[in-house]
Amino acid sequence: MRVKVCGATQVADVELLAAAGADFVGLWHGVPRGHAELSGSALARLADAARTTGPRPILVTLSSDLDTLGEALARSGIRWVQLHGYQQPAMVRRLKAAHPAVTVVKVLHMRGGECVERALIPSYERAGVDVFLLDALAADGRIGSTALTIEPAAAAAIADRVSRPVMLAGGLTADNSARYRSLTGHPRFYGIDVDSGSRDADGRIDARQVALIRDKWTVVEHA
Ligand SMILES: O=C(O)c1ccccc1N[C@@H]1O[C@H](COP(=O)(O)O)[C@@H](O)[C@H]1O
Repeated sequence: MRVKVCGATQVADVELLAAAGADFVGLWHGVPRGHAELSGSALARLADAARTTGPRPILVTLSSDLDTLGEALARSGIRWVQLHGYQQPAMVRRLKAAHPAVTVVKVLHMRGGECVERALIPSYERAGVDVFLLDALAADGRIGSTALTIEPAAAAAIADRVSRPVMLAGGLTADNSARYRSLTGHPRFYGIDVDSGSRDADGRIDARQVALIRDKWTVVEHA
């Protein structure tokens, strides 16, 4: 079970995540108007802090632009990219061709128990996606931090269908781990991705919440 916490904006967030036992830290670049969007220099600084303290940095982006991503990867030294949004399989293929050492996490959006990109899954796999991440899509099409959760059976159906490891996102907290007991036991289940649920009332990443999430989800995985 891996725990990724998304949206760090300061070196102190990264240090806190390292101490709380997070495996990955999501760093936003190419998320226009995003609450955790980082400039190229901030991205490089936080990626450096992550490498020094422990959690693996993941570049989280809505972008499909290979020049933007290539520059960010070169400057930050990041080796994992989370394509959050509607990047096409052809874009994944070009990204992998240009950066073969990069691990590509492709988000699949779930709405009403269905995966919006279901028909594209084989093409994504052929294009070189390494890990799929399931996230909830709002009825009005909003993506990311929608406060919605994914139906466990729907997530398990996608895990059955793909041949890559699967991560779960979408409104995850320390309190809803038990709901996903069947999914966490799935052979392709890889870990969770949390943003809102890791924050305090002021919207800051909170060490206590992260440690609680880590403990609760690890327990449920082994139940
Ligand atoms: O939150 C956003 O607005 C967002 C925008 C663009 C890409 C990703 C975004 N959020 C990500 O959504 C998942 C789930 O978050 P939550 O735990 O449901 O709040 C996570 O990766 C966020 O960073």
